[in-house]
Amino acid sequence: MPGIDDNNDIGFDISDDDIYVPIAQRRATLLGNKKTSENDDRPNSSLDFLNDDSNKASTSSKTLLEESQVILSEKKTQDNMKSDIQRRAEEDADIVDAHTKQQRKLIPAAELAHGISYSRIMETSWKPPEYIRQRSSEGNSLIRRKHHILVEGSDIPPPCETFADMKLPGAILRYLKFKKILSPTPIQIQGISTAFSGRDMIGIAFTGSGKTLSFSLPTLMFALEEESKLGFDKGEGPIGIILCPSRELARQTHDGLIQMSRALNDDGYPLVRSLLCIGGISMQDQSETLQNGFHIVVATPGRLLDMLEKGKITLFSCRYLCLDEADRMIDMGFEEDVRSIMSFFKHQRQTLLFSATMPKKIQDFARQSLVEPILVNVGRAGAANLDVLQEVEFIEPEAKMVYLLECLQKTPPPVIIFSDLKNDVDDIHEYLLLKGIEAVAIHGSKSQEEREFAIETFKSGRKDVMVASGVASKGLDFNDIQHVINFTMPKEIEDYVHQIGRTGRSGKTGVATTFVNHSVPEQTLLDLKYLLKEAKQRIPSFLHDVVDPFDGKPSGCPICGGLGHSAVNCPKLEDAQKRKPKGDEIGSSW
Ligand SMILES: Nc1ncnc2c1ncn2[C@@H]1O[C@H](COP(=O)(O)OP(=O)(O)OP(=O)(O)O)[C@@H](O)[C@H]1O
Repeated sequence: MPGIDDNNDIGFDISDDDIYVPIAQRRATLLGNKKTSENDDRPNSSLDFLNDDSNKASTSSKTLLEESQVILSEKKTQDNMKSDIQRRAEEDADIVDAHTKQQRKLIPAAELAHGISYSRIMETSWKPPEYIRQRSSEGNSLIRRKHHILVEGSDIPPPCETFADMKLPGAILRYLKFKKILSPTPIQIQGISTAFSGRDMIGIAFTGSGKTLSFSLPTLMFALEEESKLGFDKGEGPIGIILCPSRELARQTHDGLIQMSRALNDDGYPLVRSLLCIGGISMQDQSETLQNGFHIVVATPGRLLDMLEKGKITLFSCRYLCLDEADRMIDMGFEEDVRSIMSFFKHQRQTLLFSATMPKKIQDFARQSLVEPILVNVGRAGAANLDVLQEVEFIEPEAKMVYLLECLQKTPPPVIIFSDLKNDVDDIHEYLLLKGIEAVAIHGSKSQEEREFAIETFKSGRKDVMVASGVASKGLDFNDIQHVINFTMPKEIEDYVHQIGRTGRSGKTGVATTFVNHSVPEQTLLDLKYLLKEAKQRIPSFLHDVVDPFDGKPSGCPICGGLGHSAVNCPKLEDAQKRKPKGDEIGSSW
């Protein structure tokens, strides 16, 4: 049993492998033995899941009878000593285990079948400036602490606090300046140098914190380097793949890449071509890119897999894989597709994985498919963006529509209104149009053209309000949203965090108003209460009365990161069990 010797403070010479020690205690002991990072003073380490070794117990000199008596009395004492928290941790661990066993691992079948495992770190020509290379590890730690960046892993590249230190071409620096992106956000400070150094990475940061640039900029620069060395011909490529959970998110990332690539091209660099590969658009539209060869594919998993299977895209030269919103991708049932896509790789790749939470499945993936990854974590996985002022109001269902109008006065446009129900989205949209408000609506039953029209007119400022179903908005980056109104409180707190995260982006502040009433489950209210508390927001009086089984000390759900429940009653798990994996893209699942 792992670590039992170190944990035996009762004085017996206990050595039997079957001695019962609560899981929470075992985990704590194991974690205590495996601190590898510079955050060693912290109580536990998220990357410890990457180590599977167990300490072996020592041999015993007692008779079997003596041992069994010791074991029994020990077990009894331990059982009595088990606190509620330990019991809950055990339950959670069992549930997470069972949940994971039901699902297949997210590693490519071909690599599994051929026993391929990569151990080399990818080599790159990038080096930080000399003064940064000379910086002591204490100096690096100090900078990380200043930006609240937690890192784990070995030989962690130094943080770069300016874009110039990242040695980006002048054209990119000017482009970023033009976009008012003047200094890197914390995830970029550590994430970009990590990616440039060729290291596999798991990036965790709150909504709107600039994750997209952390993987798209390195992918673009790697592609540029390859193109400069050896131009890409017809039918060649891609060098890198960016996988996104939704069409809209893919389109947005693709647009960003194109803009940066044009800025480089205008400055005399070769053109880096990017292909958008999503459902609902015809590849004919991109025939020129397809014909000329392309360096980067930004795709949703279903569509890319289809293209790979038909042989329209090959991965002979592909060396970079970015998984944006990996947890969402798995939630949406794309893991099978992602695994199949990875089977098409012919070489070792560098993998950059971004996720808001770290469910077991992603931990398994990181352990099996990433090579000595570096974890870059800014804030608790699943925490809300602190730049959002969160207001929660108790509104009876019949009063919601009228109150909505009042609520719209809180800030100038643009405003997003969310509801989980498509009917609500349509009703609200209709009501706002009747009241003369320039509004658009977006949900899964709308056609691709309707969705694109809604996004385009809202983004360009021609419409003031967008009414949307939750899933429609995931990861979308609209400029300067002033106010997010949750007409219904999402059942899963993660969705709430994503929805309010549409405002308060790029360091600006925003407001989020959420309507709750008796129809919201107590558990969701408790999740909400803890989230507000964590973000130091005002907690309305009706939330004070919610029954709290954790007595103010939540341990956090290991599945979704919600603070107001454990795995036993995780709504996300419940939902996952109800749902079957989806075959195609987001359009079918909204
Ligand atoms: N360093 C920066 N300074 C200012 N603005 C930035 C910076 N980096 C990115 N941005 C802008 O911030 C916005 C949010 O960035 P991005 O979409 O990458 O966030 P995200 O972390 O991916 O959010 P989400 O998880 O919600 O998708 C974008 O408009 C982007 O242009």
